[in-house]
Amino acid sequence: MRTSIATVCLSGTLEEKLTAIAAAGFDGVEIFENDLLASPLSPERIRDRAAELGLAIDLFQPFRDVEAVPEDLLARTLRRAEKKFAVMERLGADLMLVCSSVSPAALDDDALAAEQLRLLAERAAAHGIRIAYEALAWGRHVNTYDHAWRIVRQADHPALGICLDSFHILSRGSDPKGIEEIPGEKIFFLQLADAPLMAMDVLQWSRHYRCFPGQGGLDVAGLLEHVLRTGYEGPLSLEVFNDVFRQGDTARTAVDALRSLIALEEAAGRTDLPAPVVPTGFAFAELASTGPELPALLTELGFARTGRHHSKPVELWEQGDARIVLNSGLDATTGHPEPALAAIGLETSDPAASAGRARALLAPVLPRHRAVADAPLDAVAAPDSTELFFCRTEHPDHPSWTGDFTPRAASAAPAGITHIDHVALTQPRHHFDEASLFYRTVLGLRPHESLELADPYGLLRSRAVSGADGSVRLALNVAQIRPDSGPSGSLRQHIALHSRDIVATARRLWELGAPPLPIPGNYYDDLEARHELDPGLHRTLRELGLLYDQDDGGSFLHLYTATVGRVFFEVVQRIDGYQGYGAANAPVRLAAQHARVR
Ligand SMILES: O=C(O)c1ccc(O)c(O)c1
Ligand SMILES: [Mg+2]
Repeated sequence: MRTSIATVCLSGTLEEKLTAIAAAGFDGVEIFENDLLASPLSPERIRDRAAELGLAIDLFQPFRDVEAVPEDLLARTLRRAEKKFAVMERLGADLMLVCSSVSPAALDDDALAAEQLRLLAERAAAHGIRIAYEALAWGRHVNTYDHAWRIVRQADHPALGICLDSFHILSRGSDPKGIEEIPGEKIFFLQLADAPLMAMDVLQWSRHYRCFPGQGGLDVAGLLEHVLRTGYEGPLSLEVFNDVFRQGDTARTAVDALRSLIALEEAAGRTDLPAPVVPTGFAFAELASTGPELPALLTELGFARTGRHHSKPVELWEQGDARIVLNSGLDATTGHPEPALAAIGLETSDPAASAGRARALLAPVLPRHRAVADAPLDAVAAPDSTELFFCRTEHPDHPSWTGDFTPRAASAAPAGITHIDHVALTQPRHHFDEASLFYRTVLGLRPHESLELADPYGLLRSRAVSGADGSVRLALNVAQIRPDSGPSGSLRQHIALHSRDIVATARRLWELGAPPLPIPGNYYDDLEARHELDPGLHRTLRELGLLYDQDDGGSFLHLYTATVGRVFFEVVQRIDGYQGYGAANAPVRLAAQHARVR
């Protein structure tokens, strides 16, 4: 289907917005009037620029406070409309959005509303323009789509139709099934927006928190299916008012926006994308590493240096199925000034298909051979710019990245680590919504609840995404904390390693003189109040500095190492199918990490 986007969704000048919208690959735009008013370009220049970029101007909006005014105000409204029709002719736009009146002057009179909209449509038609009438969720008298449709039907003019906006319909809890009663040709335009579920005034919710479909909690895909059943053939257009996107990188937001529409079309059965190939595990985590700290930390954690890359300054460290790649050649080329997570290898059954899906969803595909290994690896850049490699480790049907490492005799005393449990990535402030959409659509991972965790100097927002069986789990974090609150405070990333016996792992760390992050005694007093733990277990937790959590089925023990550069390790033990990440303990852990660097 044709794709379109309202200029209000993006940051920047009108010129910057049009350029980004075209570059992302949209077919058209809705010109938001404010963007036009603030632009130094004449309507003719804007029309030419859009044409040069291959963009149709699908709609001009909004025209406000039209219907059901007392007779003496009608002449002024029509005069105002004529001025805007003239601008639209210069722009080459032939569809005007009229949103339902919020004016105290508007009367609660459907027959009058229909009569005046009919008059407006007649005037518009004389200019070859059509009117799409939209019910704002906070309209004074008209605030539901079915009410707007009754008025449009009553007005009965070929140049008057309805504009459906998923936010206005779903935010009020209207049943979208009724859309199917509207003939498709009377739906002149469809605007799509999602929003996180929040209990707040609907106007504030709409103006500040809308997001692209799939990023919030509204069933936009379900609504689209009802619309498509009417035979609607117009564009799918995004209209999002969002405080974060207003400040974001224009080109990047435009790509994020189009990705949301591609995924929405897929959900509605309107496109054939390559199916997601859900990763089945972590092949490796690659850290940019200079200096002795990370090798020392890995040794303490029981890892063995098992391989050396045959041509690059890269080492493979292993324990059980956990593989860590230390790359000391990255700082010069990619500008990692300190130890940081550079890449994640994801195990998939078909790396080429994973990459094909990623490409179809506009993920930035990285050139091959930038990999740690020389084996051909397909890779894409995640929203936080971590490189994601699609791997098939040591299967006869595919070259394995491990083949590029020369094995070394390993001599380490393992500490019970079995595999990488999860990896926590730091999202740039403005890319949190983009990140969860990216992982859901590109990799087929399921987003979990979005959490806000208290940090002594701010707030950590965190959202996990995981495969259905939990074999791949990523925590997407944004730290909104005071920048001077410690080194890399807002940029920390971590790798969580699963231990089959975390008590033994913790004792070993103590014996090696590398004890876990110190946890205050107050935490253990509270733990005793919250849970009826076995006294022996409680004593052990306190003694070793282990954190504890429970969910419906199971329990969770975890500990944290020191931070090196931007990176630290967590060791976790999941017992009886515990599914979470110990979020209840995050505030204590974050405070302890600040205390440790002071
Ligand atoms: O917030 C508004 O005023 C507004 C304007 C035009 C729209 O299409 C809309 O959905 C909301
Ligand atoms: Mg709208």
